[in-house]
Amino acid sequence: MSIEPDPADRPVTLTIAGSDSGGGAGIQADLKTMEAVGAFATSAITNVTAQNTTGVDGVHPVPTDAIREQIAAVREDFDVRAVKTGMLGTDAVIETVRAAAGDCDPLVVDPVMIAASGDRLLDEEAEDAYEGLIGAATLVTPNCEEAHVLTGVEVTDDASAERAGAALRAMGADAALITGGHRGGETVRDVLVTAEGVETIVHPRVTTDATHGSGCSISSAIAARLAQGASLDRAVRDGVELLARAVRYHHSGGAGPGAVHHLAALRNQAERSGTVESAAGLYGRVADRASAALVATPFANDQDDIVAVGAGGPLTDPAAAILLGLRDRAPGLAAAVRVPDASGDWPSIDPDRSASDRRDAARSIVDESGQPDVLALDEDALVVGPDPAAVIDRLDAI
Ligand SMILES: Cc1ncc(CO)c(N)n1
Repeated sequence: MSIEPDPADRPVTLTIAGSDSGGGAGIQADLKTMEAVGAFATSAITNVTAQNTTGVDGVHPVPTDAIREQIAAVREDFDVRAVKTGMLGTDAVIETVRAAAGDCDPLVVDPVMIAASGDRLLDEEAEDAYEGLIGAATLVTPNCEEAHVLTGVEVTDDASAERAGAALRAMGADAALITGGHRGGETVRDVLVTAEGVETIVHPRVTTDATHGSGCSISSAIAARLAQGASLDRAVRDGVELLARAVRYHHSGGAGPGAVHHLAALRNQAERSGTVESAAGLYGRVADRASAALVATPFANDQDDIVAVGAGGPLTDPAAAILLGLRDRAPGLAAAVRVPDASGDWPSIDPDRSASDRRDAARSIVDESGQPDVLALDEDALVVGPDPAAVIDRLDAI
């Protein structure tokens, strides 16, 4: 009897990039991200770096023959559905990759120049060599500094990002995504410039320096989605969403800035059914007193990640926003129940208050009360603990 293959269709992707011994960026980030999105990821290693969270101690280019051989071995055998390039390092490597993979379509070019630690990953003389590879790209994904080096346009706002994107298109790239993580501001603004026009994707900024591997991950996620047949616009939006969660749940293991969590979205999906069970179990314990139980998935990032079981009703969305805010500051606070106040009335809610405002207010509560295991917002609150760990009552209190 034959065994049928995995029913999930896993298109093959290829990353051509450098190895990061620290595991957060480079080939390691690319393989993890592509697989997390659902691709079968292959690789061609261009450079071996000795690197950790504090910096890059050594860079060892792989001989160009060996790079060519790796790319040929993968392309000869597999139906490669998308390719991405990361750290190339020297003009000889850039030219080798252009010759060996410039005809690949789609081709996502992440023009890696500097590590999050500030160390250079591209020879200064090689900056001009990028033009040929960019000319072959479906999408080029520079951050602001890389866009500046490649185009001469200093990227400080949406308009200058758009100009830099247009300049990259003039070099022959079909599209450019100027990532906005390095620009200041309350929100991150990624600017996508295509033949159809300009689109700005805005998302809340996570205040952290643990962004090692962010450029590698977003370009790999986009390549994997393109390999699955997503449109460029869809692939970019999905990449941005994956990265937002990966930054939110970064890993801080070393002495320097931590790395993004490449698998956060996948882990979150995997734990969703367990979260539904937890919410149902919690509701079963409190149904006589509460109208709903809410539980956040372990890698929750927005309201879709809050599972609500029970009668629902108008207070459920505010409670979900509050629960997200609690978790932003105290990861153990993952569950909430909705109960009426002491006189049996449901708290009033301000319909004009936005979800982000409620989330901010909930963060402040934890900031002011330390890192509680159980949070009762006032005396009337129903306290259930230690698991579930959060109790929300009197939504009008916050
Ligand atoms: C190998 C490698 N590629 C890319 C980056 C960009 O962060 C890095 N630090 N290391």
